[in-house]
Parts: sequence; C-alpha cells; structure tokens
Amino acid sequence: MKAQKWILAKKFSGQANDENFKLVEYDLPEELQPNEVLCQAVYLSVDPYMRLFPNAEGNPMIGEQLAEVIKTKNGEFPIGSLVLANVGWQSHFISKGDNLTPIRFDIGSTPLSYTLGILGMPGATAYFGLKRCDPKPNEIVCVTAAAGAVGSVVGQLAKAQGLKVVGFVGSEDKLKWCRDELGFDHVFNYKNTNFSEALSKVAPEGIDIYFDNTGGDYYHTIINKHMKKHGRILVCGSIQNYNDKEPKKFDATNISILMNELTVYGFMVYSSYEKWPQAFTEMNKMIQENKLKVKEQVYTGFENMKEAFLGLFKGDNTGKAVVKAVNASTNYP
Ligand SMILES: NC(=O)C1=CN([C@@H]2O[C@H](COP(=O)(O)OP(=O)(O)OC[C@H]3O[C@@H](n4cnc5c(N)ncnc54)[C@H](OP(=O)(O)O)[C@@H]3O)[C@@H](O)[C@H]2O)C=CC1
Ligand SMILES: CCCCCC(=O)/C=C/[C@@H]1[C@@H](C/C=C\CCCC(=O)O)[C@@H](O)C[C@H]1O
Repeated sequence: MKAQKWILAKKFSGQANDENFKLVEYDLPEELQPNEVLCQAVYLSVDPYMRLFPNAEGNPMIGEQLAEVIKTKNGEFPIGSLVLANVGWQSHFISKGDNLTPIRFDIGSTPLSYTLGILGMPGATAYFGLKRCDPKPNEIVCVTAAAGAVGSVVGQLAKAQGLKVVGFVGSEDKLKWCRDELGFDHVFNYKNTNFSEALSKVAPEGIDIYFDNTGGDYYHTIINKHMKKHGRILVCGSIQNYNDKEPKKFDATNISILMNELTVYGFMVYSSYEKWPQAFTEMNKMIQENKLKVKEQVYTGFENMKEAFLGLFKGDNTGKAVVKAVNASTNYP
C-alpha cells in the first residue's frame, strides 16, 4: 500500500523553513508478518523540541502520534485499537507492537487529541514541572509562552493551587484568553510591552517561581532582576534559542543565583513517565469539571505537518498544535 512520510530533507541551520522538509510517498508491504500490525495516524503532534532533536537527512521527522490499528496479525492489538507511538511524521507504519503504548488512563468522553496535549507529554510537563518547583499558595509564578500547550496548563494548575500567575504571550488574543478565560492574574503581550518593566510593576518584590519555556533574555533578566530570595526556576524549554545559529551572549546569572540562594532545576518530562497516568486522571477530572480549559490549534490533513510545525516558532498556535490526519473509526469523539 502507499503511505506518506515527512522527511528531514536538509539539516536545520538557523531558522527552520520549507527547505528542511519533504513529503514523500513510499510503499508498505501488503502482507503482514506474524505479530505485525498496520497502524494509521489519526492525530500527530508537532512540538518545539523537533527543531533540535538529532536526526539525519532522509530520515522521517521525529515525533509522537495517536494511531489506529487498521490491520493486524497480533492478538494484543485488534483492529480499532488506539495506540500512542513515537514513530515520527508517518501516515502509516507497521509495528510488531513493541513500540505501541495504549492510552494508560480512562479517557472517558474527552477528545482523543488531548492524549498528545494536556493529557499527554506537554500536560505532564506542566504538571510535573510545576510540582518540581514546590509551589505554595500565595506565591507568584511567572510563565512564558503562557498560551501554549505547556504554559496554558502551568498557569491554570498554579491558579488551582492558590498561586498568583503572571504570563507572557505574543498576541492580544492570547492575552485575552489567558486573562479572561483562564484567570491568570496578569498577562502581557511581550511584543508591545517591556517584560522586565511589566514584571517590576506587578511583582515589585519579585517572583517565587519562574517556569521558563523561552530561555534567552527572559531567563537571564528574570534571574538577575526579578527573583525573590529562595526562588525556584524551572528550565523547561528555550524556544527563543532553538533557531539560533550561534548562541547569544547574556549577562552571567551565577552571582544572582548565589546571592538570592536560588534553585535552578533542569527538567525532562520523561523522568516522571511512570507517574503520568495518575496526573492525567487528575487533570481529566478537572477538564470534566470545567476547572481546566483547553484550546487546540488543529491543522487538518497530514500534508499540513510542516505548516503546523513552523507555526510554533511564529506563535500561530494557541494551546496545543496538533495535526488531524484522518477520523478514528472507533466511537471516540
Ligand atoms: N523539558 C521538557 O521535558 C519539555 C519542554 N518543553 C518546552 O516547553 C516549551 C513550550 O512548549 P509547548 O508548550 O509544546 O509549545 P507552545 O505550544 O508553547 O508553542 C510554542 C510557543 O512559543 C512561543 N514562541 C515562539 N517563539 C518564541 C520566541 N522567540 N520568544 C518567545 N516566545 C516564543 C509562541 O507563542 P507566543 O505567540 O506567545 O510567542 C508559540 O506559540 C518549549 O520551549 C518546549 O521545548 C516542552 C515539552 C517537554
Ligand atoms: C533538545 C532540546 C529540548 C528542549 C526541551 C524540550 O522540549 C524537551 C522535550 C523532550 C524531548 C527530548 C528532546 C530532545 C532530547 C535530545 C537528546 C539528545 O539525544 O540529544 C522528548 O523526549 C519529549 C520531551 O520529553
């Protein structure tokens, strides 16, 4: 049968662009071998880390998808099974089952695509990243890329735990969503506001937690000027720098970390993988109770993977960016 994949056509160098990607068609065997299953992508995730992940030209772009088993010779995965798989940007793939993960919690009537967002890797990042910072009621947390897949969940979880939330976003629509619908205390559009001046105004005594999704000048300025004593910084992501050819130079932060006795955590979400189902069960309940709100930027059609991915670096997405390849044939929303 004919399948499609997006390959890394040219290694990334500087700003990711059209030339880095190519959509190619290829043949998959018609006949399955014993224990094999044929899977079809239903939803595919695009995430900022894909810009930096080591990959060779000609290989599929890496990434996770929610797929449906459409042909099977493996009793563990009957036709219609829905599975998560880190198999890259492929419309179809054949597996022996060893790289397939069933949804590990009761998703109920929650949309399936959330397994790549709030009830998937980005949601776990928000949940366990915030937890790592030991948040306490009435503390102030600042989050960057605040209307994104991770940031929008960080802010809402922090509000639910009694913290004050300051968020930075790149558009007026995102600002309104975070402030008026998600209930963040202060939200600023960094494209028309000096973020350091804004932080000084709303948190003159400093902030307790900085959940850093952007790195770059935010990271350095916030550490040097805006942390309270014993503050905590979660180095979650550094999207400001992913497209840099050369690392930019910033003021050193060591003296500020030392003087204020700050704690800087490096964070990789897969370290808490075994605990994800418990977090998703809790967050799914909050979604059902309307205590957690979710937005997705859904791109329809496998051919739009590239556009969805490049959009992450232009701020095109509010909430989680996903690509819907086909409808699942099972009875899920
Ligand atoms: N450590 C870990 O285990 C994990 C880390 N991450 C990291 O978390 C961060 C957020 O990821 P995720 O929520 O999936 O992505 P988002 O959904 O937040 O999408 C990216 C957003 O980043 C903002 N952005 C893009 N370029 C810049 C820039 N130069 N300066 C400031 N903001 C920018 C844009 O929003 P806007 O319009 O507001 O600018 C864009 O919408 C990333 O850095 C990612 O690498 C994610 C998952 C796991
Ligand atoms: C490489 C920069 C990653 C920035 C933070 C982030 O988004 C992490 C996401 C991880 C991601 C790991 C990605 C790259 C690791 C590179 C390892 C290497 O061999 O150099 C993926 O595992 C999902 C998130 O946990």
